[in-house]
Amino acid sequence: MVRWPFPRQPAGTGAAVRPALRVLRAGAAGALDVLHPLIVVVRGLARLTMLVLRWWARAPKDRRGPVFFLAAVAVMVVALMPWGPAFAVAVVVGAAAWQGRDGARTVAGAAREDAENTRLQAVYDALVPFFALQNDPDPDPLYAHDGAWERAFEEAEFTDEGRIERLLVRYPAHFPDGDPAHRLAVEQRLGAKSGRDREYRFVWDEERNELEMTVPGPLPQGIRAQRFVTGPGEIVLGFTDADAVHRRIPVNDGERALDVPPVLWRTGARSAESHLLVVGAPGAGSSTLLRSVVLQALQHGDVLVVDGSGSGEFACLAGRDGVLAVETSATGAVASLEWVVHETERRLTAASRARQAGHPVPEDARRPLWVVVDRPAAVSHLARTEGRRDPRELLQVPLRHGRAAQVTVAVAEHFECADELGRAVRSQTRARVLLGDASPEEMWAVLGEATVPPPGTHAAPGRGFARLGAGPVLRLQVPAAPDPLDDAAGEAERQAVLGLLPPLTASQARALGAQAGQPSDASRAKPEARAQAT
Ligand SMILES: Nc1ncnc2c1ncn2[C@@H]1O[C@H](COP(=O)(O)OP(=O)(O)OP(=O)(O)O)[C@@H](O)[C@H]1O
Repeated sequence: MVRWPFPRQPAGTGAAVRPALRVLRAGAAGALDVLHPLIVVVRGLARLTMLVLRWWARAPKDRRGPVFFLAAVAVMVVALMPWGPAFAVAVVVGAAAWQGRDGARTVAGAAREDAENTRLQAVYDALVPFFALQNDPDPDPLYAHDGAWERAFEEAEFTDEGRIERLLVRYPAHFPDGDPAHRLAVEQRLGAKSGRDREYRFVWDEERNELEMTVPGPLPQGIRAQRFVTGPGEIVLGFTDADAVHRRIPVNDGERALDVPPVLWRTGARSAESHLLVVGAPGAGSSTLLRSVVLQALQHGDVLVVDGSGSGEFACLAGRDGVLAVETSATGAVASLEWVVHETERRLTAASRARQAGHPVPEDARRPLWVVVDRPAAVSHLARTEGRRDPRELLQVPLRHGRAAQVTVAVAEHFECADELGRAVRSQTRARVLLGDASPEEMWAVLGEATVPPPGTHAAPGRGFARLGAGPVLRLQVPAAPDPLDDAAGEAERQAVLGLLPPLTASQARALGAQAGQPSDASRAKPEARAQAT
């Protein structure tokens, strides 16, 4: 280091001042030595107070009350003990001395705390453009460019790795929290600032001007198609977050029995969401969801399947008891849907006549009928090119009047063809499912609400969102119900689906037996069907 020569002091003045300075320095050093324990304790008390205040600021509200109560009880108990107050003072002084010692803060997570504060400040700064008002008349606004996060964030929780796990944000009253576009913009910014590789859930409390962001845990995964414990007309679309629904159903995930929160779709005459629309990215699992719905529907009703893609993904259902047809051609689809139109009208007439006569509705007008259409846009296109009636037009009758006739329609389509679904499908399907990666616009179009989608790389097949009517948007994991003829699917999952298939009809069993050059395989058919065949 370069040292510049100091100007020499006149000998007279220096000689007089030096001893006095030495005495002063020695006195100050002595006083510091004597007061050092006091300084340590005061510093420790200040640090303890800061810790308590910070905990209070970040702790969830429901935890503050009980902790405050316990602290008050402890203070009372200590105050009533014979040596309690003295003991308490000794403990506080000891804790303050420990906290106030040199280097205590640096060792005990000060760096972590600073990092957390920096993160919170970064999130706050990112929210300022959304929540700050230009020319705000408030002299001390909640959000300002030189503001601090402490007033705006009510509670914050971090993971062990120091990432934000939960944040309760206060926002100003002027923010248009009823506008989905504004909400989505804030959610996207919060999600981006908290890490794009995770999924977030946002809950807007418009009454309190509060937004809660949490990182939800993984949804129940690896659950295969099985006989779910549900009531008549209830269909398990998949599984969701435990705090999103009250109900639990027992399932077996292959290794153990679990109670999981289901997304239940109630169908039938009393349901407000009597028809289903599934929209997904290619390969996201919409055919698998329809297959799972069919397997459940076959327990109580008859099913007609139109496989618009013609890929044979529903071939396993052909010839099964309760399966009226599995159509893969435009001709077959149009003929079957024309029959559905007549059948819906017949049921309505039969029910109306029975009610007029004061009789119960006949059984053949009450048995649930399911019309399951995978990729209607493809089959519509084929029908148009062949000069036939458009299947979408034929779907109008069961969609509009099916509810009273116990006819339920479930349709699945890809995002890119969703525009071609037709008005009846879009307006009458109030149970909605969206699968796979989707843009906010696509989410909005399907669910009527947009949220921050899960990160693409983490979205497993069958992962998406469900919304029943005007209910909340629920995260969804569809059970695995692969095509049992698909060699690429897992053996256990395929066997699970095969185990749920109804028996072959007698005629189908005979045809298969004849094909194989063997005696009729009627033993696999249902007893009534076998009786009919003989
Ligand atoms: N819930 C699920 N659990 C496990 N695997 C699934 C699930 N859903 C789909 N899969 C698997 O993902 C693949 C694609 O599924 P599926 O054929 O149902 O998708 P899709 O959306 O109908 O595709 P596309 O319409 O393009 O044929 C299949 O191998 C299927 O077994």
